[in-house]
Amino acid sequence: MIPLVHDFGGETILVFGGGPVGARKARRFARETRTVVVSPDFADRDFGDAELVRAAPDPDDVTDWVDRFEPALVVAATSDTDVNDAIVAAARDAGALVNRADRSGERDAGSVVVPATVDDGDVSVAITTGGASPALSKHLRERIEAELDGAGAMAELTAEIRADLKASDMSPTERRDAVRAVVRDPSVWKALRSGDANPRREAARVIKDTQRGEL
Ligand SMILES: C[C@@]1(CC(=O)O)C2=NC(=C\c3[nH]c(c(CCC(=O)O)c3CC(=O)O)Cc3[nH]c(c(CC(=O)O)c3CCC(=O)O)/C=C3\N/C(=C\2)[C@@H](CCC(=O)O)[C@]3(C)CC(=O)O)/[C@H]1CCC(=O)O
Ligand SMILES: NC(=O)c1ccc[n+]([C@@H]2O[C@H](COP(=O)([O-])OP(=O)(O)OC[C@H]3O[C@@H](n4cnc5c(N)ncnc54)[C@H](O)[C@@H]3O)[C@@H](O)[C@H]2O)c1
Repeated sequence: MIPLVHDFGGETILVFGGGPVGARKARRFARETRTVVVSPDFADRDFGDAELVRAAPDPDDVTDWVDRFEPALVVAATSDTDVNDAIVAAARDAGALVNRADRSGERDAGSVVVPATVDDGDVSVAITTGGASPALSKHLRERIEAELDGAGAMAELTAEIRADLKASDMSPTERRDAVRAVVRDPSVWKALRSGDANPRREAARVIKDTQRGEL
């Protein structure tokens, strides 16, 4: 399995199954793109901004639903194995990616796993066990969550710094050293996390130190 980051902006994701698993995936996906959930029931769960369509397609009907929404990704999260089988076949025929929630192995090309993710701004960490132990993915995600606090702000700050330094007469080697020093500096992290100090000023101090050869 090769982890890749996929931009689904402007695409449709079609989820079959309105149980806790379909709801969890729909909530996550609907934050970024149009997400449609097809299920005979939705209980009282939170589906975020997903569109809910009440229906219980038979295996033979699944292709029509896939053709109707032309999704880039189809999620098979129903409690019916035959329906999930048909969803995988229909997604493959339509050239869409497919995520099967009721299987850990037996994957073909085009079949994707949904990892546990932690997001902080533009920074994401995704954890997969290759399907072996979803509970372990969840546990590791919970441990990493605190670690990522401030990472989104650090990415934003260092993106600005990189752009400024690129426009200056600094050499690429000096620039690399300067940006590396900023992302490693505890006082910059502290300023970003606590708001007590100005992170940009802390970063400028760190960069000056690298230029004096102090790091
Ligand atoms: C990470 C996460 C993302 C998400 O779904 O959002 C996710 N499962 C999560 C939780 C979780 N899932 C299960 C438990 C109960 C404990 C346990 O069994 O471990 C818990 C933990 C809990 O609920 O506490 C049961 C389970 N899961 C799968 C099966 C089928 C099977 O194994 O055959 C069964 C058995 C069903 C049964 O027995 O009937 C299958 C898959 N689940 C995956 C992802 C993919 C592999 C990810 C990887 O590579 O690690 C894969 C292959 C397919 C897919 O869905 O993409 C999310 C954590 C989100 C978070 O909190 O961060
Ligand atoms: N990936 C994971 O993390 C994970 C975790 C637990 C369970 N599972 C597996 O994923 C599947 C879904 O889990 P769950 O806990 O949400 O199950 P669930 O039984 O609570 O929900 C299944 C949903 O599918 C709907 N459904 C049934 N037939 C349908 C059809 N023809 N078309 C559309 N929807 C239909 C049901 O009405 C229900 O809303 C199960 O098969 C389970 O084995 C996966």
